[in-house]
Amino acid sequence: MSLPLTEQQRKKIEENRQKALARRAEKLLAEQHQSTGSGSTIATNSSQSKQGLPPSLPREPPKPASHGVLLKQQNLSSSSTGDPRPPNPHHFHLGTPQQAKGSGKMQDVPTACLSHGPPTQMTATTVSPPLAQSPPEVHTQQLLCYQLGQAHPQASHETKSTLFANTTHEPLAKARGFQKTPASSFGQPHGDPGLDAKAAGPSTSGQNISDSLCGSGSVTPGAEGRLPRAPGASLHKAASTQTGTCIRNGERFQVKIGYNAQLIAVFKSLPSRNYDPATKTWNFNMSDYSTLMKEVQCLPSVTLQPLEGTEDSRESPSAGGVVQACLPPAPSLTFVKGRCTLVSRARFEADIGYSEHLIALFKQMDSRIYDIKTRKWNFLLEEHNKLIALVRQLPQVQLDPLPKTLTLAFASQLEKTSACVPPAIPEADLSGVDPKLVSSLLPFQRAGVNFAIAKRGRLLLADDMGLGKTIQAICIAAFYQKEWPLLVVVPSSVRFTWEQAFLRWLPSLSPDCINVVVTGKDRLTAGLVNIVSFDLLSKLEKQLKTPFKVVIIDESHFLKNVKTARCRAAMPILKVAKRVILLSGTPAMSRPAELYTQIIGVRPTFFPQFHAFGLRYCDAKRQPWGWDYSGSSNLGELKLLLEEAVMLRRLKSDVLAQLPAKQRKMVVVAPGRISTKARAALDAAAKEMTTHEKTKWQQKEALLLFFNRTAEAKIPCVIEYVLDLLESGREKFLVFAHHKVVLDALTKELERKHVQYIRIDGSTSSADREDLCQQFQLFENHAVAVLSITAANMGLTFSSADLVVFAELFWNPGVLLQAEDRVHRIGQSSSVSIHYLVAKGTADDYLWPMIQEKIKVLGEAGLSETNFSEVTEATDYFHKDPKQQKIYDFLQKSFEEDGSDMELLEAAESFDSGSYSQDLGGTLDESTLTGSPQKKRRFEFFDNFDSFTSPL
Ligand SMILES: Nc1ncnc2c1ncn2[C@@H]1O[C@H](COP(=O)(O)OP(=O)(O)OP(=O)(O)O)[C@@H](O)[C@H]1O
Repeated sequence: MSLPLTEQQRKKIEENRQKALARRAEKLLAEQHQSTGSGSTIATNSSQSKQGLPPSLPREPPKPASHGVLLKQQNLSSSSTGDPRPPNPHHFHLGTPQQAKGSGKMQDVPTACLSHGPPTQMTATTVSPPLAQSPPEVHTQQLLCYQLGQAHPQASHETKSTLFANTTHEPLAKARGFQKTPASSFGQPHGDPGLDAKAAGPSTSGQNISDSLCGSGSVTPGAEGRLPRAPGASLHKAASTQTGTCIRNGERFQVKIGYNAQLIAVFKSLPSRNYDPATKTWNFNMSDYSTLMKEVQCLPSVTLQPLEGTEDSRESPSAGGVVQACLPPAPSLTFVKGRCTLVSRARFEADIGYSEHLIALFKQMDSRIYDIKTRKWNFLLEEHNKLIALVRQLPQVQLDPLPKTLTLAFASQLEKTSACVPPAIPEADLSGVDPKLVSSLLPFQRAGVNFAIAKRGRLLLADDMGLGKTIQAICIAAFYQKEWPLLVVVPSSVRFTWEQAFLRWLPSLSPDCINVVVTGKDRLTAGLVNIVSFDLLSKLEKQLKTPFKVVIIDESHFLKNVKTARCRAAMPILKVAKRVILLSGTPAMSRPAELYTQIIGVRPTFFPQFHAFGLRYCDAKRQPWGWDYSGSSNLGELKLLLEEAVMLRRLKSDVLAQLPAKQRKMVVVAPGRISTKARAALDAAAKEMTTHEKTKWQQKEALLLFFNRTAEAKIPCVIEYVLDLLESGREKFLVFAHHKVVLDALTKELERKHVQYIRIDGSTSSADREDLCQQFQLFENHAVAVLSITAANMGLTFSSADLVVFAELFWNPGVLLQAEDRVHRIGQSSSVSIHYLVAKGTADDYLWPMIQEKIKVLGEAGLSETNFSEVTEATDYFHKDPKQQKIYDFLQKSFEEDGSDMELLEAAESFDSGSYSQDLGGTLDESTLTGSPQKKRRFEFFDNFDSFTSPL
């Protein structure tokens, strides 16, 4: 690879080349003068003009005849020698009315220079350069032509004007069209007396020749004298140079100028040169800028307007100043564009390309920091407004300020930035709230309540699942109890759990005050606390005459899609409510766009248009079909905004020390879902159990039937709950059930929904159990493990999950605890959540208190670390009417009398489930209650007797 030329060598070469060109030009000129008269030239030009040669640009300057002749001939010569470039460059201005008009102006150019001067002056005699840049390689003959064709002042002006009028370089065809643009389009006053006076200067032969050359009987009246010239400007220099502009584009700059061979030679000598065939312009790295400007100073035929704002633009009258003075002011163009983004609570960053002036301005900021990694400058928020105001004075820089939403959210930081992150939140006065509730709050929950009250009761509480969002929400709502009635919108599967939570945490609240909306016929405002599902809300919202002032939305990400009926129903309610408490452990499951409705639910004034939000945070992209908002951008800033003004989120890992190892929760599943037939069957089974005439054995059969009917009745609620969990973004969890019919229904539904799951029940071989367990542990896409309580309660590790759902209860709490420990074991770093689904009006009514009781005993004996009754809602969840008490007593006696579960399970063995109806919620088949032959088909009933009695 050859070494690049030194600057001196390049200069020398260029000088020699210029000298040679000048000599040849002089020679040609002399020959022309000798051989051709001006009259013939005129004729030639006129005729060519009429023959459709490219017309000239507007306000084309006059050309001395001799040079016009010369150029014309050179052009023809170029064309005939196969010049690949369009033959127009020197034809633009030939024979056009405007040339004729402007002809008088050339008198300013010294005659001597025009015809016989040194190269510099010779160039002044010629034509406007082409607008399109020529390809890099140029023939020598062409070089001469172009050399001669440079630097007419008006030509320069045309070039300049065209460039500004068209930010992308216009090709010839456009330039032709452009010539029709009236001179006034550049903002030049018509008939400027000063200009006219200048134009009326001493006449020269050049003028005459030019007049006749341009032939103009078709002069546009009033166009004369429009050539803009600053009084006192050196017309000599202006007349002899070709002017171009440098345009900054990030780290590079582009040169817009007509063709000039010398300049191209300079361009080619710059290491960072790049020729863009699309725009037909050259561009360079900023590192070559000063070299180029220096080189251009040495080219008498070229003037380059320096980049706006650079030193040369102010200090170099010889280079740009003169021509600039002659030209109309350039329209303000934005060459460097960027925006401010927030990088912390205290600082913002200027995300923008390079600009010397901007950097000079940045350096004036007291709080400036240059981040070497990101190569960006950042500043304290209190300097934001000052910086923006200063940047606005730089015409070639556009730095967008932080969006209004951010300046509102961080208003105090913009005024006076505080390094304190975040500011201390005052302790709320909770003296008006039930002491039981207040005293139960864990420290981080108390902090959550303080945060909410500091935000005037409008927030998105996005704590990780199981951290007790319910207790916090109830406490926040209770703080504003004077503004009740309260509306609580929840997934339908947890309506009754919420009712229980209110009863548990606000004992002062009468149960009658709680209205759980169950059907579309119910009233939405019947209670002081009104609990409604999302779906029913959309049916009942029209009932609302007076808006709710306090609203809780559980699982608020259910509102993520603005087009859904639930969202359309909820959003207007949130807009008018005074307090809005949104709860979600997973506010956005896949993309920031999902957060939008929740953000404006809390702060309706934030990002009034989704599009603005989408552009900033969703990497919005225009597609043929519309805008795509599925991406993400500026997430750091979005997080800061949310944390400042909208959301509070703590992860389990943040507060692990405050959490029990297991968080148990009783979920009261919708009893409304149990069909009338199923209820009748359950009642019949319950009755059967307590009929004294029955033998003990028959009673136990009735008991098993009761459990079975319970299982069937719960199926729809269980499925609904599991699907809600999936919709809420729970990624991995276990569902334990006992009856085959429940396990089957669950897996069938998961298949229907294309949810990946594993299933382990009594029919799963030992080898398969291990495999399936490993699959669940290792593969992310296995979302649910459907497990039989008795087949999978031991010997397996599912520590990749931290949530266990018991779809059914089992009378032996020891089995339940073992099942819980499938996730709560070595390898589990999180606190685990256990949800027990309990259905009112079923065997659960008896099983649940019985389990609580038993665990309490185990706890007292040091055999269980937790006491169910202390950690779950509805500690008194138990129907105490005498009939139910009888059933409870019977159950307890059955289990305790027997001393172990074995006898009961034997009873199950003896139960003939062959005739058992698989029709969910169907009527009880009385035949199942009688004459049951022993030891038949036990697996139909209890999924997995073997593993329970003989654990692996
Ligand atoms: N301070 C507390 N004292 C006693 N029990 C608590 C406390 N906080 C939470 N719990 C219990 O922890 C369990 C989980 O609480 P909760 O259901 O409110 O969590 P969550 O954050 O809403 O979880 P998810 O997002 O899964 O719904 C419940 O049984 C609840 O009663």
